[in-house]
Amino acid sequence: MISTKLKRYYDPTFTVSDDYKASLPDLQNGPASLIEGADVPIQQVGISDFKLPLKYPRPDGELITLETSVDGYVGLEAGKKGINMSRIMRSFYEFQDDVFHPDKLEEVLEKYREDLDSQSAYLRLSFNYPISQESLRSGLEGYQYYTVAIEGTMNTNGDFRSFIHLDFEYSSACPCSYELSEHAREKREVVSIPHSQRSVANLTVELNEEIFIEDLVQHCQDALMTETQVMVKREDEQAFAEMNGAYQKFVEDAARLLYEELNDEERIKDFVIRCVHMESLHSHDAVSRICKGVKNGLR
Ligand SMILES: Nc1nc2c(ncn2[C@@H]2O[C@H](COP(=O)(O)OP(=O)(O)OP(=O)(O)O)[C@@H](O)[C@H]2O)c(=O)[nH]1
Repeated sequence: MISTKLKRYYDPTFTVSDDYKASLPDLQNGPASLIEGADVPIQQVGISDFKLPLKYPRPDGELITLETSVDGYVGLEAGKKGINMSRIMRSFYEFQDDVFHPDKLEEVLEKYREDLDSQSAYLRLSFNYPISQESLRSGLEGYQYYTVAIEGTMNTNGDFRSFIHLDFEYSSACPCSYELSEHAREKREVVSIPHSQRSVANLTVELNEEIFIEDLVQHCQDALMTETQVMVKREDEQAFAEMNGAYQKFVEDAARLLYEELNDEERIKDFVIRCVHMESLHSHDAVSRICKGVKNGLR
């Protein structure tokens, strides 16, 4: 039963005084006795997937503004009930007009540690990054969009690490299927089409120094050669078929080709690559995972 003294209406003229604000319950900063469950540290607590437009640098000096999904977390010590959750977003917004690249995350993470009185912090910015792609033979151009995330971590010692995640889509023509098809043609004059499939390499690279997304994409293109195409006329389709003939690959080959390419890149400290061939022969996928695995790096 609601007390008859309580009013059911919203007062649009009501303003909040300092005294009133001070009287508001502040549960997250309450005593440890309010903690539910084990009174232990929490490694990451914060906000996932808040969105805003952010600026990123292009290699030509231009900036591009992209819708970005942000995950921001801090560590919480034992004995503390909760974090001041809104500060994850409010502190981030202080940087909203800046240009974002992996090293920039260090500043935001420092700010998180300061504003949320926390020892460790984590940040991940996810966005779709467009790069213009030229068709193979017809001279047309179209935008290829790459799923990208830049990630930064800061541990309790204040050590900063930065990462880029990139998904690179390519076609993989099966070398075994090619040989079997040739065999059928030669021995029995039977038309036969080897299978190939849309494939994706999920890269995580830890950086020694800054690298443009364009450079990372170029490494993938140089390693795999058969990136999926945007603009395709008949002459491009034929070129793509020849390209796939020239660069056939098993999922193991894809992983090792990328390893060879990234291993020589000095700006990259460590990497993990997961290649997924979404088989057209099978109803399941063929997968490989390879990592450089330097000491204290990724595994
Ligand atoms: N810690 C915590 N807060 C939550 C959660 N879900 C919602 N919130 C709310 O997040 C709101 C904002 O938190 P604060 O940043 O502490 O807000 P504030 O105390 O007005 O802001 P400051 O002036 O920075 O102290 C609070 O009203 C919380 O109830 C949760 O799971 N954990």
